Amino acid sequence: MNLGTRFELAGVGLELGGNPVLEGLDLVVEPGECVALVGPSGAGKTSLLQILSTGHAPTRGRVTIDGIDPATASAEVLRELRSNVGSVHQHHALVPELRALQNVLVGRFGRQGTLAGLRSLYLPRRRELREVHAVLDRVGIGELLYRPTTQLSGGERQRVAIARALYQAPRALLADEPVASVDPARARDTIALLVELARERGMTLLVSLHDLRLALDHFPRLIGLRNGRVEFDLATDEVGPSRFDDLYRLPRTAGGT
Ligand SMILES: Nc1ncnc2c1ncn2[C@@H]1O[C@H](COP(=O)(O)OP(=O)(O)OP(=O)(O)O)[C@@H](O)[C@H]1O
Repeated sequence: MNLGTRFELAGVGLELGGNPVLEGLDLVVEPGECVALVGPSGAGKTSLLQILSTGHAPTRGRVTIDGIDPATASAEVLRELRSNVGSVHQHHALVPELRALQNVLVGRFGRQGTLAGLRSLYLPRRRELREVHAVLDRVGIGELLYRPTTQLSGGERQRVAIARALYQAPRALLADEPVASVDPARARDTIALLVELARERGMTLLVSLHDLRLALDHFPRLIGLRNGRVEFDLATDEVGPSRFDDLYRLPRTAGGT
């Protein structure tokens, strides 16, 4: 059974601080799809992911998540929508004062409410411990359950961040440059893990990436963004090298050719 989320954007534009950031986006991502977002710095990849996670509301057009427009959803429906969309960030966004276990438990705060969340953080039930251990084990670091976050390597922190998103039991996973700060072998491993987890659980996966090789090797669909617009949206085997040359070409400077 497919449990993934469906995202649809129709004529979406976004302005931030008076600057146009995204323009005229028409996109559909079907449940369970794995998509890489590529494009030069400032293209709008983070902003698009923030629209999909309801962090930004579009200035123009309409976004729907599983058919629901977050702009008109009740607080309760919005909370449910947000619980269904997990995020993994480049800088992990872990709480350094907490152990790996507790950082993973934070993943369910959105579903639990504050009081129940705090109770689980300081007095986790045996079932919760088992579940956290299982997700940490799934991402390859089950033995680090009680390790303080400050004593984890960058790669281990990133795995805790992925485990936290999994513990949330989301239907979609959004990852914004999740491998920008790890070495090439770990980057490849982590992207392979994210795609494997998405397929295993039927989650929709969107990952923004600067490494084109990783995008080509692991994702069946690539969306290329430039200057806030979609330059291409293609199956990976239809993306030739010239597409990337166009996507990443530097703007002409005054007096340049
Ligand atoms: N809060 C903000 N206020 C004004 N402009 C912003 C804000 N956040 C982002 N921008 C602008 O929006 C544009 C898109 O930024 P965004 O971070 O989405 O790009 P990106 O493709 O993720 O870039 P990178 O690969 O460098 O992370 C940039 O020109 C950026 O300067």
